[in-house]
Amino acid sequence: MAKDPVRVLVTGAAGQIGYALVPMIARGVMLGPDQPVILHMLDIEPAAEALNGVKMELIDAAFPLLRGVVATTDVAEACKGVNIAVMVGGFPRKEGMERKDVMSKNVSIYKAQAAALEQHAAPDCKVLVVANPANTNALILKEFAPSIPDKNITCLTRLDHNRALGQISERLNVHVSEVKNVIIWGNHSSTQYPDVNHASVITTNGAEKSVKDAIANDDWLETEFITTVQQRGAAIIKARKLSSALSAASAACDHIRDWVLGTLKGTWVSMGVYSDGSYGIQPGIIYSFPVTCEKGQWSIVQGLKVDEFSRDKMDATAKELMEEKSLAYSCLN
Ligand SMILES: NC(=O)C1=CN([C@@H]2O[C@H](COP(=O)(O)OP(=O)(O)OC[C@H]3O[C@@H](n4cnc5c(N)ncnc54)[C@H](O)[C@@H]3O)[C@@H](O)[C@H]2O)C=CC1
Ligand SMILES: O=C([O-])CC(=O)C(=O)O
Repeated sequence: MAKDPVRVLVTGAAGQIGYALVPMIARGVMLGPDQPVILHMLDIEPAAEALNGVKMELIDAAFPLLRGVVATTDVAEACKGVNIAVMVGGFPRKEGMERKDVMSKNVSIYKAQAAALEQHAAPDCKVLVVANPANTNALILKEFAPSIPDKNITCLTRLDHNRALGQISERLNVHVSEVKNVIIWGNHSSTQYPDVNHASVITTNGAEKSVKDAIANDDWLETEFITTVQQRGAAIIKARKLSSALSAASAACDHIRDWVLGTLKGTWVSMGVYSDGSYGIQPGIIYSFPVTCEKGQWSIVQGLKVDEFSRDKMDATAKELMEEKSLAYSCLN
């Protein structure tokens, strides 16, 4: 029997990531090749014409899984009945703006959109925040959408996770699918901690090895590898003069697909989720942890050994998130 369509909201849909993301969703990359979708696309008034252009292209692409398109600048209409919300829209930092000014704009956007989701989305709606500052935008959304379960509000660190897999695969000259179980801890910012202490790789002779042993260069792993992953977004912006839209869109699909359909056995992924105190990370922030997913629920991987080097880095990125949280709250007053 054909499945009922799932309603997927993409905010900021006329932007760079939105333009890469909506065709992926309509092709089944996010929810599977047998799952029909209805796309809800939201953007702001100045982008209304461009948004309509994206709608025209979606119609012209004649996607078999696409059962409807709502393109609107009305947040209530956009949120009506959505089962999945991918929040890409936000206010970018502009020349001469202070951190606090950018935070203040995004806090008010996420407060308003939280209220609209709370009122109009499906009660079990799963939310993924992509727009920066992603972890803190997600926290504000959680605060102002109290009837959406905490576990349904997440932010994107899968792009950083995939970047870490990519760097290891390039270094070892193996296919990226042979590398697994890297971890991104913390904030989607330059304080994030890409950790390979528990990662493994299938080497060219078919044997599974720890990434640390296969690389055999702790100095590289503790310096260049970490900074390359932390700075990759900035490097892409420098090269393209635009953000990493293709890889961010692909990572957003990976995040939702694994959350809804489950992670592969023996494999974990990184997701920004509301901290429950695991690994000594204080509750009250959205922090990236290693998670496995089953039946539409994520759980934090427990019991991984944390050495002193990792502890310092995990705490530093948590501290930054606490500071972002206070800044965000000060913008609410
Ligand atoms: N978490 C992650 O891994 C990544 C996050 N990002 C972030 O994703 C966001 C989007 O990036 P791009 O698509 O490149 O930016 P963009 O500027 O091309 O698109 C953003 C879109 O959001 C719209 N928008 C602004 N305010 C809105 C509102 N209140 N409601 C709905 N739409 C609104 C804009 O009109 C624009 O169309 C940025 O915040 C960027 O920093 C980018 C790459 C990776
Ligand atoms: O700062 C940005 O917009 C880009 C970004 O988050 C990333 O590529 O990781």
